[in-house]
Amino acid sequence: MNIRTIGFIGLGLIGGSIAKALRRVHPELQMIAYNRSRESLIAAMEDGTINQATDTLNESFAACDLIFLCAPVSVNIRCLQILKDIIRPDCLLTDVGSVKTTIHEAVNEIGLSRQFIGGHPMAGSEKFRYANASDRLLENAYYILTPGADSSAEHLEAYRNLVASIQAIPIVLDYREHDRATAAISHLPHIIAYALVNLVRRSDNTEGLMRMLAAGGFKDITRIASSSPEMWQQICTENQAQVLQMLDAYREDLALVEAAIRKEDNAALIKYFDQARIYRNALPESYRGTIQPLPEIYVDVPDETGAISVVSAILAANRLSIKNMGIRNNREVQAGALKIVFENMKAAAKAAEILKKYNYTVYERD
Ligand SMILES: NC(=O)C1=CN([C@@H]2O[C@H](COP(=O)(O)OP(=O)(O)OC[C@H]3O[C@@H](n4cnc5c(N)ncnc54)[C@H](O)[C@@H]3O)[C@@H](O)[C@H]2O)C=CC1
Ligand SMILES: O=C(O)C(=O)Cc1ccc(O)cc1
Repeated sequence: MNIRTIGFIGLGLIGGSIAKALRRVHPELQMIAYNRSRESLIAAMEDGTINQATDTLNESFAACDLIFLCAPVSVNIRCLQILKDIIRPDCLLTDVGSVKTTIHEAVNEIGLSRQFIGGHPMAGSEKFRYANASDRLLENAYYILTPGADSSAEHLEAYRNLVASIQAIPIVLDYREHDRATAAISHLPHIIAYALVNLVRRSDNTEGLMRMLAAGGFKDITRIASSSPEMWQQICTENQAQVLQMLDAYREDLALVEAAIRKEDNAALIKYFDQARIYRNALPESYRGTIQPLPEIYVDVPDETGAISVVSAILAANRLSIKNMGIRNNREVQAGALKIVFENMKAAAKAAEILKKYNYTVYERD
């Protein structure tokens, strides 16, 4: 299969990141995009990512060898019916949606199953829209492919090669298995994050004490509550059965914890927390999973003018470039006041070593 022209339906964080990566690796590709808002299309034309933009889903997509559906999941499904009458019979159709069963059912019903292979890059972030897209977002991330019973081996091979060419890691999964796994590791965690933030929002006093104190642990577990509400409403609705099952199972776990606390069953609590801790510590570090934070260190700095400049001057003198830096007003266990973010682990470790030599107290993430 020869892929020369690629179409994008939806050009936000994920569509934009795939298009940008493809533009970098395959500059000869023709790329066309349709998006609801013109803003992304204008930006992508201006930065040279796409060659053609359209704000209606029209005949321009007849030229495509491959089309990525990159809008929210229910929108992708709605677009299939229109695309059916536009695309060529040899065009490979795929999506990047977080839910796979409903789109596979829809392509079967519409008669597009021969041309469709589901896709789901397991990389992303709570930041959405084209403005946050990056040509490196998918690098080293698993990219799940879900062929259907009618998908062709030629299409699968071509898709696999394209994914590998942008340095993502293709893996093939059954679409139902995909939806059960993502309900547990992605969809339920997003619901829990939204719920936790709403609980604190409702429980806070009028002075906003909780909001002021909200620290590391709360922020770590709720980062994803900043994700797109429109996207997550559609994911919950499309993966309804699996999400409800995981919510039930989660409620059972909460009930176990509740009972142990009520009975003051300390042994049960320790066992429960320990099982989770061991499993959590054994999660693989090597792949980027969803988004992996850049390595950071914390440094205790005196509360005086110029203290931060001294730290950055030491790092600059040692040719260590800083990705980000910020004061943390909240000193929890282990966290110093100045957070410094680096490009990679090696730079973070070197910075820690140098600052320790200058007698700074440095905390590194384990
Ligand atoms: N955000 C993430 O981290 C990840 C998201 N996904 C999936 O990728 C897809 C896109 O998500 P993101 O890029 O994050 O969201 P996004 O909000 O950045 O992009 C979605 C794009 O679709 C456009 N859009 C929305 N409704 C539309 C409509 N009715 N017609 C035409 N265009 C429309 C929006 O204008 C936007 O540009 C979703 O299906 C999501 O499940 C997959 C992996 C990771
Ligand atoms: O921000 C994060 O950590 C995410 O989990 C992003 C994400 C959102 C949806 C997906 O289907 C995959 C990844």
